[in-house]
Amino acid sequence: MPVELEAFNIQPARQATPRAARVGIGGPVGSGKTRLLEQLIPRFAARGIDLAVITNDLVTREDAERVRRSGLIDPARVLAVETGACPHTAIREDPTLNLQAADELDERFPGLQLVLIESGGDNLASSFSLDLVDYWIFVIDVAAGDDIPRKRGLGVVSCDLLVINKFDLAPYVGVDLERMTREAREVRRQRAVALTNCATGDGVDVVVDAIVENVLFDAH
Ligand SMILES: Nc1nc2c(ncn2[C@@H]2O[C@H](COP(=O)(O)OP(=O)(O)OP(=O)(O)O)[C@@H](O)[C@H]2O)c(=O)[nH]1
Repeated sequence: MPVELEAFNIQPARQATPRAARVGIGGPVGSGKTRLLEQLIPRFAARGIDLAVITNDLVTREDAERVRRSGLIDPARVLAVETGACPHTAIREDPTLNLQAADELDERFPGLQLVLIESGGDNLASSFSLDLVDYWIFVIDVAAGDDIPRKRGLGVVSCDLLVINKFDLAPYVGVDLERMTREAREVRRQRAVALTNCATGDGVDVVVDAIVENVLFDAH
């Protein structure tokens, strides 16, 4: 310890652990959040981005187990948060558990660049606290109805990127995709909207590009 500090018994400031970018993925139950995660993980790996994942479930660790078993990522890089009855509380009102999990990943994996945080399935009004994430995505399901954008839920309107997933199902459920996309852009005042088929991966590169451009500036 330098003499001047020793004389006053002052400890040198501890170097803060550098923090990875944190990206939230929210949306209603079954809209395809975990499937999107499973499509994103190999794409970030292919770009050499050092990645970890946090999943939120009501009372189980099912999503975390699914991602761990997928073979797509080192299971140690997947942490589970059990949210109890109210998934949005853990990502908005009191994100302490998710913050602790993200900090733990930063400490465990020096050089970590990105943490993807999947919310538990919730309703259209769920949103992420900006104390927790730098950027967040809301995933909706074409088969759940083309009127979802018109309902102007907080998630749809205020996320950084709206993902309209399961576009492959549009012909089977009588959804006019063009109109649904146009209405989504209107209620979002022309902010980003992406169309995906997370079953095959179609459209997922656009989501990767959006994350890279918005939170991983120099990882092109
Ligand atoms: N046809 C089709 N099926 C999809 C697509 N994306 C997801 N699925 C299927 O939809 C179902 C729900 O997907 P999940 O990824 O588990 O949804 P989730 O939002 O994580 O669900 P919760 O964690 O329960 O909220 C699964 O059977 C997926 O295989 C898609 O783009 N097209």
